Amino acid sequence: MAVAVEDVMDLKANHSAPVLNDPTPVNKPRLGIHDSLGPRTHFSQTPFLTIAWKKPGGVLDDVRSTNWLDAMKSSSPRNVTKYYGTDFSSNDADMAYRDWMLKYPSALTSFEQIANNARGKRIALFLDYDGTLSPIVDNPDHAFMSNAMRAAVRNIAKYIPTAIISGRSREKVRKFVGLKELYYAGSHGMDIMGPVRPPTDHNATNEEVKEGKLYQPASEFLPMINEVFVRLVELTKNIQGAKVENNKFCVSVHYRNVDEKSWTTVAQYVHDTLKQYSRLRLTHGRMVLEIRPVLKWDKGKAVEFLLESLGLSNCDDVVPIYVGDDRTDEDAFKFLREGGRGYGILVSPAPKESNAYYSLRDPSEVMEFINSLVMYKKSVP
Ligand SMILES: O=P(O)(O)OC[C@H]1O[C@H](O[C@H]2O[C@H](CO)[C@@H](O)[C@H](O)[C@H]2O)[C@H](O)[C@@H](O)[C@@H]1O
Repeated sequence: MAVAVEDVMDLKANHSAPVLNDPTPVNKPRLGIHDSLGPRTHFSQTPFLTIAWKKPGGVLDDVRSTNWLDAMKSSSPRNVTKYYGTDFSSNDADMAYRDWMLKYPSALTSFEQIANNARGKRIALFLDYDGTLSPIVDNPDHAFMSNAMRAAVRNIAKYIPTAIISGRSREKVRKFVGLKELYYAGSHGMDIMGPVRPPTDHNATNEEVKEGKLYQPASEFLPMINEVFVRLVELTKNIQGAKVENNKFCVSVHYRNVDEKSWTTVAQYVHDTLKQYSRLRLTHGRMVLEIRPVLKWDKGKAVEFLLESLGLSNCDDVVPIYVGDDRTDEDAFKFLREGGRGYGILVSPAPKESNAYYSLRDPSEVMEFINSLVMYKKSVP
């Protein structure tokens, strides 16, 4: 039986020669989230099958001579046998997942451990949107989160600072989530609305007191991104199923609904466009090619910025938790892992290399985790 698996980026190991990939080494812990307290203490004797994030090649003249197409093909397979091989059964997949969970335990079964490590400390929660709060769907405009999920997020935000960090434009993700009480970072962290400033702060503008402080490190790229958006809409208009999304400081070119035979054409258009803009670069998401500024700014930096704005950085009594499913979330996981700052939780139904500490299978488990946090916060003074 075929097993549905979303967002498997690239199979580093194959069935006959599985490898165990250990991500970035852990630096000296800073906030008492010592590795020995974390989940990565026991490893299986059996190496599990894991998946590496594919690194696309440099910009060459033709997409066929890069590994763009490989990355595109493996960015969101729907069928595990297609990637592991036809002799790979759902039982094998279950075993591989269970084995993988020894390294990335479920944040639900490890909840007590997380809560114990957070006891007496302040928690800050960072949530990705697509694939984390909302299920992945074919039409990006229909990626709605459930009312139950919204209620869970609303509840937790009553107790702890909660931020949404998304690849979408800030306005769009805020509309999807529909909760005023959260902090929002759009465009993979390049568009942040931080906390409101107190009216007593004489340096704050009226807007900062009412709406919050805006931080847009890529603002100079706005005209360029708009130009690229218009160009790509025009180029792809005859490719059935292609969709170009303007995410303000980045452009997403979706190929989820494009016939695989036309993927080369989509990739070639993006590739040719990028060649005209040396200050823009490509990243791969789930069945999406994303164009963004060449800027040292990512979701990890956004978390750092928000912690700082909230007065929660460099505090030994703060435990940031970041929940995300995509490759762009790895920057945030890495930031938290470095120096033992906090916990990354990867949402994935399949084994994947990650800088996260824990895992959750899908958005329904994310909701369960958030609700557990609410219960925990209600139970502690
Ligand atoms: O950082 P995120 O909040 O996870 O946003 C990443 C991208 O998510 C959206 O695309 C993905 O989800 C769509 C809806 O489920 C799906 O159709 C698409 O294939 C996925 O790539 C969003 O549309 C992108 O703009 C975001 O960058």
